[in-house]
Amino acid sequence: MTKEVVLTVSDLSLYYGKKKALNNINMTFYKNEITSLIGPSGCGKSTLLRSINRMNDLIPTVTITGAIDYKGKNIYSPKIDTVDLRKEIGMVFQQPNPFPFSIYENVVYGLRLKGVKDKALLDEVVENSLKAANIWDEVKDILHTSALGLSGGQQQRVCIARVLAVNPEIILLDEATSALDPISAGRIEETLIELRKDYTLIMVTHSMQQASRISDRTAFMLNGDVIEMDDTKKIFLNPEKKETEDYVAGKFG
Ligand SMILES: Nc1ncnc2c1ncn2[C@@H]1O[C@H](COP(=O)(O)OP(=O)(O)OP(=O)(O)O)[C@@H](O)[C@H]1O
Repeated sequence: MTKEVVLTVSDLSLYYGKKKALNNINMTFYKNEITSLIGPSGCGKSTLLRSINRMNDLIPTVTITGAIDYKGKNIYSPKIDTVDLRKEIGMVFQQPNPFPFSIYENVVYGLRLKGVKDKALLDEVVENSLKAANIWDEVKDILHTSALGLSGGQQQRVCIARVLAVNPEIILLDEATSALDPISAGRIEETLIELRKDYTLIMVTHSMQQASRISDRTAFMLNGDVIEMDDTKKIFLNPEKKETEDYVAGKFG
């Protein structure tokens, strides 16, 4: 079965001022897969992830060259509307960041911004998104209470539901479980495996166990380079490059 390409990164380089943080990156991401980005601190994982929905544009000193093709268009083309792009390529952060509103209003936030007022439609999106994020049963009776009253793991699943509510194609996760206890992190991992059926996920993780447990493909990064990207099993059991082998064996990083 041939896999469907969803995103292609071509010759992507990124500078913070004069400092080069990404060095001529070339990568392919496939639909309905989970891809992990691993590598030592400072190697450029988050920078690469943020480049995929143009979050780095918000930093004035950043210069980017190269292209990221998504649905036949370079997302760095001047014609691209970054607000629309970030709905299609949503992001979940390390610290759960619910807004200080009710659970319901957190989930419908993006739809309200778009001017959607139909209560039946909003109710349906809230239920479907919270179900897909694996938290509906826990919150269905408290939808109109503050999301800030939930545990960290529950808040993170509400944040995932908020991303799902605007119907994304790709979900970026930047160490989305690292601030959580192991049980909460495990529930998020189960959620991500379920979400893979309908979405493409790209995640930065410091946990090699997590990358090997849930990702289909893994990219190992070092000093702004992608050293090797392949099936997760290959990266962990039989990598091509010495640097990858040393890193996954825990010899550095
Ligand atoms: N806003 C910024 N301004 C200047 N330099 C930055 C900025 N963000 C990141 N950098 C630098 O770019 C390089 C890559 O950082 P990045 O955060 O992408 O790495 P990372 O692999 O995600 O690290 P970590 O695992 O520690 O989160 C580092 O040298 C970092 O200091």
